[in-house]
Amino acid sequence: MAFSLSSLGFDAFFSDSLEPGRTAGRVSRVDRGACDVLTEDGERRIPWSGTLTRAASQDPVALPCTGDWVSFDTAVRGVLPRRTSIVRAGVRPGDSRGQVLAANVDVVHIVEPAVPEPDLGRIERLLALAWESGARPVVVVTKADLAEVDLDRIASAAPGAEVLAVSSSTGEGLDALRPGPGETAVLLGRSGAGKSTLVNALAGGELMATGEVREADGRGRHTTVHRELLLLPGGGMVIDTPGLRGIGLHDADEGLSLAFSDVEELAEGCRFSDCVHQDEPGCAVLAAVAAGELPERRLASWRKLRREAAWAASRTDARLRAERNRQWKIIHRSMRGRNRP
Ligand SMILES: Nc1nc2c(ncn2[C@@H]2O[C@H](COP(=O)(O)OP(=O)(O)OP(=O)(O)O)[C@@H](O)[C@H]2O)c(=O)[nH]1
Ligand SMILES: [Zn+2]
Repeated sequence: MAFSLSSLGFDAFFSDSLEPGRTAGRVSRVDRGACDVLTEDGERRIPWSGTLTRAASQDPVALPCTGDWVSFDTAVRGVLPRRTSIVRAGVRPGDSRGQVLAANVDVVHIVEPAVPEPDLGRIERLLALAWESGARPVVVVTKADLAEVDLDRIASAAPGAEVLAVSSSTGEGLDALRPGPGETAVLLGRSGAGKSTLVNALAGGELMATGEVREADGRGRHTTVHRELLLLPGGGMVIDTPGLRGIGLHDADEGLSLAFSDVEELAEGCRFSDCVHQDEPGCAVLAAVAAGELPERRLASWRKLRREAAWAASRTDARLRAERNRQWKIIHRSMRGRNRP
């Protein structure tokens, strides 16, 4: 099956950075050393070029990820600049670099089940990640057939984001989260939140799993849909991700400001511009907590996520410093060499 690139979301933003003579395609799935790419000639498995592999060993963010637009010929040559990207903190211990979960998504669905009671802290963390990505966040409370959903409680933890209750069992609310033609949504949420069931419900039994195309090359149908870009009837696309445990924040300053815009707004009334709302006199945020206008829980959550983001940033800086030192040593060494008689 061939794809028109524009129906997959390709536009001038991407084509402007495509080198002459190269072809563009959209990554539907990534494996070690190769990706499945949706192209005008159908879905193809294309290996990474050596240059790309080397660049990625320096910085994993340079690796192609699901949703990326890549340029290729016989190999994937490069990743076109991302319009949006969801970046979590590195997963390996001691790794201060980020890991891209999905790229070029328009909407981030933060999936949280109605049962047990939605975890506001987890929603806030994922909202920071989503806002930081540049895409539009929507909080999707699944399994609404199992319990009454208190939308106001959730909305209080999600200023500026839409909050929807849905049920994959009854179909309630599903139409509101269907991505439009050429649009891409990604689902983020813990294991068991109901993401895969939601994807199947949106597909309505017509799921165009990229694996179906693969039957043509005799490798059989792939049932793993995790972190795969899927085409939905109606022309939208959705990226499912595996249940994420303990997702860490990477670069999340902007994302946190947006996720906690209510706190930031209150903070403008603090006496000190660098107030951390701990015990400072004239703190407008603490006053709002005392007056019952801002939940204490939310301030604690803001503090915790800010600390985490600051820690991640300091580690990134340390890495950049180390890298700069290394560069200097190389320069000095080569200068010494040149001065030798
Ligand atoms: N009653 C009810 N159950 C649901 C609904 N959606 C999902 N479930 C159930 O919740 C369980 C988990 O759903 P999954 O779709 O596998 O969850 P997931 O988020 O994809 O989980 P991972 O793949 O581990 O990340 C399954 O037993 C589903 O049948 C719903 O709308 N209503
Ligand atoms: Zn303050």
